[in-house]
Amino acid sequence: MNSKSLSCEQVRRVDQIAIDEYGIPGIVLMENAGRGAAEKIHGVAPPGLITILCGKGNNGGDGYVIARHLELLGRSIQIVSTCEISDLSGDAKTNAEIAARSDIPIQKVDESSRLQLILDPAATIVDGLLGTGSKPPLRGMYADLVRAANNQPCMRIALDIPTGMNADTGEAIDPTFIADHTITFVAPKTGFASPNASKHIGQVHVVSIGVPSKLLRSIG
Ligand SMILES: NC(=O)C1=CN([C@@H]2O[C@H](COP(=O)(O)OP(=O)(O)OC[C@H]3O[C@@H](n4cnc5c(N)ncnc54)[C@H](OP(=O)(O)O)[C@@H]3O)[C@@H](O)[C@H]2O)[C@@H](O)CC1
Ligand SMILES: [K+]
Repeated sequence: MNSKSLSCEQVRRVDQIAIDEYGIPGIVLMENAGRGAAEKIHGVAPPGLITILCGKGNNGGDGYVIARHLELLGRSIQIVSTCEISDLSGDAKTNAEIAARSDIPIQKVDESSRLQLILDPAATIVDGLLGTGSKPPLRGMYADLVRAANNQPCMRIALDIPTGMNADTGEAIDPTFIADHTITFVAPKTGFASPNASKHIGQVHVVSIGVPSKLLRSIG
């Protein structure tokens, strides 16, 4: 586990070296991230429906893994996705297909969806929209979903970074997901220490994705 802050680029390098040089398959890293996050979410989320917002990258992929593990922990789950499974790729697509075959409810939303109505039953909203691949400000459905999520009177949990935030600086252009908890992978991101970030990150939990300490020591 690493408590030293890293930039998004450094964490992305950790992931890539773990895959390319240590031979850890990306899907194993995603499983570790998702399972660790699911356990944290189970520990803090109130009883009731957990709605997981999934984007089209690997942050969304984590969301599909989390759904599977939370269901095993006895929680009610709904996934709200910005795209069809056929628009996903790689490990995110694999995990979305597993979730679909497991009869986990997945609702695709677009500009015509009544987002407030769809999010209304949630006791907890998990933000798996964008992670370290995000380039703020948010576009299209991502901005709409974050606004709708921020309007709900429920617990909000961000995966890796609150969607909309520049995690290197802590800058949070409106709209940025307002989290009660941020479950971040590998290490806290450098921007989390900035006063700009405090309103959006809530309590930060660091989850290991199983990358060896030798690799973590070599970064930064
Ligand atoms: N193997 C690994 O590496 C592991 C990674 N892990 C997880 O993956 C996360 C990183 O995943 P990622 O690289 O796929 O990027 P992610 O942030 O999900 O999305 C990129 C997509 O977002 C889009 N987009 C960008 N900006 C946007 C905007 N402003 N508004 C709207 N859309 C925007 C962009 O679209 P484009 O700009 O290309 O059109 C692209 O399609 C990381 O945070 C962690 O959670 C863990 O599972 C551990 C193993
Ligand atoms: K996120």
